[in-house]
Amino acid sequence: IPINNNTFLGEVCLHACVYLPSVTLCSGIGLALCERLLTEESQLRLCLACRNLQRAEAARASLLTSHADASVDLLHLDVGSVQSVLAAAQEVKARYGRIDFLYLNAGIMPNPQVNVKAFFKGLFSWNVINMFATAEGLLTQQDLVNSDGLQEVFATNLFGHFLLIRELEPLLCKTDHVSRVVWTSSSNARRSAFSMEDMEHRNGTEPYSSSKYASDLLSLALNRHKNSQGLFSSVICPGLVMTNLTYGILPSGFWTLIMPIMWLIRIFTNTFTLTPYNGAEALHWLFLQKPESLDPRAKYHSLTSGLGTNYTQPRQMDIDEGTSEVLYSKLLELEKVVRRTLSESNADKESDGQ
Ligand SMILES: NC(=O)C1=CN([C@@H]2O[C@H](COP(=O)(O)OP(=O)(O)OC[C@H]3O[C@@H](n4cnc5c(N)ncnc54)[C@H](OP(=O)(O)O)[C@@H]3O)[C@@H](O)[C@H]2O)C=CC1
Ligand SMILES: CC(C)CCC[C@@H](C)[C@H]1CC[C@H]2C3=C(CC[C@]12C)[C@@]1(C)CCC(=O)C[C@@H]1CC3
Repeated sequence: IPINNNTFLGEVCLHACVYLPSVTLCSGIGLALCERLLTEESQLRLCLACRNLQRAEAARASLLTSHADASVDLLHLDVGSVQSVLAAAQEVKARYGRIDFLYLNAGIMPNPQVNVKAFFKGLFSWNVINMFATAEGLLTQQDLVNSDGLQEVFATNLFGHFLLIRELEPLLCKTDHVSRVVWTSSSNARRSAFSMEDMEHRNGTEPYSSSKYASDLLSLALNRHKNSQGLFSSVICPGLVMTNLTYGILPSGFWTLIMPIMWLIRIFTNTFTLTPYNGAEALHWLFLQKPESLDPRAKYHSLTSGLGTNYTQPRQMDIDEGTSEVLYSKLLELEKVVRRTLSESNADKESDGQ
């Protein structure tokens, strides 16, 4: 499907709601991206990979309302579960011959707590704009261990996506075809929240920031290892967007009440994109770019000016090759461990059943 002179697209799969053929889009930024992509090119083949098929059906129905002829497939995927990722990848390999775009959108921030004292302190400091843009020092979360024995935030925001890419390599790494993966990172990603000795963030209180910083590192490593095989990775930040994720931080009624203040803050920080449509700006922009023209060290930010104009701006990430390489090796090691554990537990189940 020729999109413009530079872009040629066949299939798009969204994870937790627009992948190509990867990742998550039942609501929020993912669903807004699907809408925008179909408006751009109605002939795309989208695959929405979602953990909740009822919500996925609703997302599909809403897309078909505005784009009646669109081709929208659904795939069950819980990116936080190793078994589900492996099964979903098998299904993708059976269904599709190639993947053009894999949007890695799924993300969680469980049990967020706002540090009210730090907020008021920051409000009267020179750092106030940075505080609103990055939430530095404002947010903590309580994480749990999942059924694979992994920290839930790490498993969902990073490792599940990594495993999916690994499983889909036959479709993503084709020498005669360029494929793209796009990570939805955050301005909240911070080097100081991440520790290589504790990459799952078992011991800290900022697993979200840690997982997003790890995705920035991993994208750099993927480019180094996979560009020669036709796979290109990019990172975006959608800005602060009103979605289920932010409604988990403060109640939606409160956000509605302070909306005029948020619009006012937007005059000082263009990172308050606020709507899923605006937040999807950089994801949509990347869709139209040639991968060779992109900077592997840049995070592409969706920004909205005080007057409501959307644009995308690259900003250098605080990452280095050495650290990204170490993380990549550690993820490959962990992959071996989880695969071994899973096959042992499947063998146990089989022998119990006999
Ligand atoms: N909102 C914001 O201000 C910002 C958001 N982001 C990032 O943007 C991305 C999208 O978030 P946003 O749209 O805001 O929030 P939403 O909560 O609306 O969307 C998150 C999506 O991820 C899906 N998801 C979560 N866990 C899993 C899982 N285990 N398996 C499959 N899908 C899963 C959710 O599915 P379900 O519908 O089933 O819950 C949902 O569709 C996230 O990665 C988030 O970290 C980054 C910066 C700012
Ligand atoms: C009166 C209000 C303007 C007070 C709002 C204060 C905070 C709740 C918010 C200020 C900066 C926000 C922010 C996020 C969440 C809400 C804030 C902390 C994110 C962490 C949400 C998820 C991300 O990935 C990045 C966001 C950065 C900014």
